[in-house]
Amino acid sequence: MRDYATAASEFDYHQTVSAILSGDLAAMNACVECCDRHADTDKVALIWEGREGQRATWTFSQLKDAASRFANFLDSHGIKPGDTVAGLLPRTPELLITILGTWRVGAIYQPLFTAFGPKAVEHRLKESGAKLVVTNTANSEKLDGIEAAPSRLVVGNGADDFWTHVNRESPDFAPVLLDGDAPFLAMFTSGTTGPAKQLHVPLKAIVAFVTYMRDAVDLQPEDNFWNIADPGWAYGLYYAVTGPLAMGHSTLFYEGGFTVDSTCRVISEYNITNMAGSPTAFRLLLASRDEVESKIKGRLRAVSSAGEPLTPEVIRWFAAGLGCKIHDHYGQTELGMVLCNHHALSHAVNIGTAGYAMPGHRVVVLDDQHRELGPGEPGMLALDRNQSPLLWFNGYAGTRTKAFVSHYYLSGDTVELNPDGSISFVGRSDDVITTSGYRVGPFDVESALVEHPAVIEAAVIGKPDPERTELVKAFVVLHASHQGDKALAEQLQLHVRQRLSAHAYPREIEFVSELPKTPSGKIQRFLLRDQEKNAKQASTAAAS
Ligand SMILES: CC(C)(COP(=O)(O)OP(=O)(O)OC[C@H]1O[C@@H](n2cnc3c(N)ncnc32)[C@H](O)[C@@H]1OP(=O)(O)O)[C@@H](O)C(=O)NCCC(=O)NCCSC(=O)CC(=O)O
Repeated sequence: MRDYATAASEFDYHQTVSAILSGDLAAMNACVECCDRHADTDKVALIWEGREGQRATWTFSQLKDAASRFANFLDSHGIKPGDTVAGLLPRTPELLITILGTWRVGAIYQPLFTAFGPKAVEHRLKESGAKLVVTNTANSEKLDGIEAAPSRLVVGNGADDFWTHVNRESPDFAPVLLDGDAPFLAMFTSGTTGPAKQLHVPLKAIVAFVTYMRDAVDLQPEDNFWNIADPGWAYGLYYAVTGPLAMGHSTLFYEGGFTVDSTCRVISEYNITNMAGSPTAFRLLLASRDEVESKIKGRLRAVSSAGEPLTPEVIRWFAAGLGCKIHDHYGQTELGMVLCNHHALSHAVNIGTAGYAMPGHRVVVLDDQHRELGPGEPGMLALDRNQSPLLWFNGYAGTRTKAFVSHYYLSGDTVELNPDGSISFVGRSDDVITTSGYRVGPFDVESALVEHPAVIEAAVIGKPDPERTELVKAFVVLHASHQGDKALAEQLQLHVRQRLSAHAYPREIEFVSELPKTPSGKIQRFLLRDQEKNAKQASTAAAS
């Protein structure tokens, strides 16, 4: 095992790699990194299990062939380097071929989560200016009402199917080489005062993704790896697709939804030894501990967790009940992972913390005046841009949202440095909600609610929850003509699920006569959060 202190001090090495990838010397293509480099043998790249139990494996070489055909399709339809192609697809081989083929022509891939409704899809497509969306028959109608929608290619669309078009094309397409600062992913992340914001990920970020897979996930050639996160988001796209494939390792797409039973079955049937996912999933496994222990004890070697803080109870159960280490990691769409309890670097693991700065990054804690804080004082997690050669984030596209102050990137997360150098997560310093590992913007949910004819206005907060970290809770003011009852609450939930997204709907709705506001009319969400905390404390006190 490599020594953490040595790895973390390799500043010159990381700087050199980063400089080479950004300079004139660079000639990168993400499809080459994630496919061509590993295509000279029969190595498996993708193991797929479909929603109906269908199974298939794809080698790197087969993927290269299909991605090249798709690249020719894109080229013949006028997609040029720097254009954006979106994927609104579940975890299927067609999704991976879309991603790789888009990269091959030097274009930018934009993920669209399949739980999104038309509102979330429309906003993201307008912002990105995507020229083409690849989707399937189940999701295609989400594009129907979009004004000036991009053209679409649909999987399962009879004579006009994805494969009909792709199979017609030649399997030869020379990858377009770009420098390391050229974007290859268009990501969106939720904000607090406005709709989701776009950011571009440059090709050189692949180096940081691979460093994470090697040092923190400890992905070994003999591992069978499964990251359960959906590639519609950063965790899945960076670390279930790009990271493992760039290492020449296979990845597993399990298309079905999450259940304890299916998770145990997949781990057993595919001999999974190295796994990744969000704490909510691991807490759901813990809730069925007897069943899970009887099915998978001793099978896993290393497990990584990110998206929300991992509770110590889960860490202890993994060690005692499953005979396996689970380590907490912290990242953002803007950063990738930057704090890790590394599986492959030797340092003491401080249980309950997000871990130590990933090599190539200098992570600091800042006070309100942007001065660096020492241990024991909560402040804002920030990245020192001058001393983080693997940091690739360069700001949001097309918004005036400020991410940088001086040479720091400000994360919006409140953390605390511990005396041993590890960092503990304390909470968000804004109104962004963390639920089931997803970052949900209150503004997006509020905007969807007020589109319902019964609603005058709404305020949305995260309510602390032992299983999902926070639940999305909405406080809703109704027009006088409507009655705030259970039936209307269910109607509003359905409305948000269908318009915005199935994962971001308010699981709790409270009807109120007014919302707390500043004199200038801004909703004071923190007062609603305090109210929820006080109510919880009062009920705990009454119960004891
Ligand atoms: C922990 C879970 C397995 C729990 O799954 P559950 O299905 O119980 O609950 P959920 O809240 O996710 O789902 C709510 C509803 O959305 C539906 N749903 C979920 N995923 C879906 C998908 N891919 N396509 C279509 N529908 C989907 C579910 O069926 C459910 O519907 P119904 O209610 O009908 O059952 C999952 O939430 C999960 O994988 N979370 C991890 C998220 C993650 O990867 N985070 C890191 C990246 S976030 C990130 O990178 C963003 C950022 O930081 O900016």
